[in-house]
Amino acid sequence: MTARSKELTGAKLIDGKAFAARIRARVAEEVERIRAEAGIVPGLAVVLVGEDPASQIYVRNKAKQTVESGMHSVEHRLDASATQDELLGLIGTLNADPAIHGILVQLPLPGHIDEERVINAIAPAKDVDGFHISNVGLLATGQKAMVPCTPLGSLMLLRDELGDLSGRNAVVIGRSNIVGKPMAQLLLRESCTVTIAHSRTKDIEEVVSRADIVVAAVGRPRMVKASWIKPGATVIDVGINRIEGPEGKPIVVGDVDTDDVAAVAGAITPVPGGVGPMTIACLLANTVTACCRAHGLAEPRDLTA
Ligand SMILES: Nc1nc2c(c(=O)[nH]1)N[C@@H](CN(C=O)c1ccc(C(=O)N[C@@H](CCC(=O)O)C(=O)O)cc1)CN2
Repeated sequence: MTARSKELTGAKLIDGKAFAARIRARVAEEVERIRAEAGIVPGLAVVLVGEDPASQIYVRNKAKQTVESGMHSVEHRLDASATQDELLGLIGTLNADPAIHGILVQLPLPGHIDEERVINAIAPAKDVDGFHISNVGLLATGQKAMVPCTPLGSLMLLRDELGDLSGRNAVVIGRSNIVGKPMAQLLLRESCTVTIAHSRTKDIEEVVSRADIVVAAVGRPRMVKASWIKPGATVIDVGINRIEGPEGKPIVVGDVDTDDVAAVAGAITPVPGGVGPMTIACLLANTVTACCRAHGLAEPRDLTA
């Protein structure tokens, strides 16, 4: 699979939307292979608690794309006032359901629910988000894990753009459990020299300016500027920030000041249309992987890390 890249004032614009569409097509092929070989249909259950507008859109898109790829899709929507025990009870039911190979609880959860407790209640083999402590440990020790979707999608884009990543200097900006830390683990596994920069990093601009690969995952709109970037570097923007646009309308921007950075970088992912679509495509890929592992079937190597 090759990402088609467009020019943007010097830098190549990495087309994550097109790349994600090709991953979904590969997922659909694998779903058909599994059905033909084993008579099994991979199944994904997505759980949403509450009415967060962005989460509702993501969950709807996940269900739609699951069905489009030929998989079995189940959606559970719980009221914002649902108790932790109700949610844990539902996860228990899904863990025991043989038609379900992947379970995802949409984050963030309402404040009264213990996120860590919920994530760790998901059977590790069905944890297609890769957030369960067992999968975190497996990834950190270089073993076969379920890999979190956003870092997996970012890695696929980087490999496609750069080929072998070994020996490259990579800086991950942000240390979240969902993106920053697993991203750093994946880059380490690719034999990059990895630095994690964060809010307490001294002279962050200088640290980032040494990187051949920059992954920005901080949640601060347009924080990364051209002066931070080594000429020719590849920049992966994981941020999804909603801000007020020029006409007072809300717009989505990343953590990177794309127009500014594009003058210096070699290649850059846009927001929207970069890493975001890869997140859902990789969720589908992880569900196929989970199904193959559950039934002892051959795993599609090109759909995982
Ligand atoms: N359980 C999880 N919860 C959340 C995850 C996750 O991986 N697992 N990630 C995010 C939300 N997310 C998927 O759930 C997600 C975010 C963004 C996109 C996307 O395609 N974004 C578009 C822009 C969309 C917009 O305008 O809002 C893009 O970048 O082109 C997909 C999925 C937090 N929760």
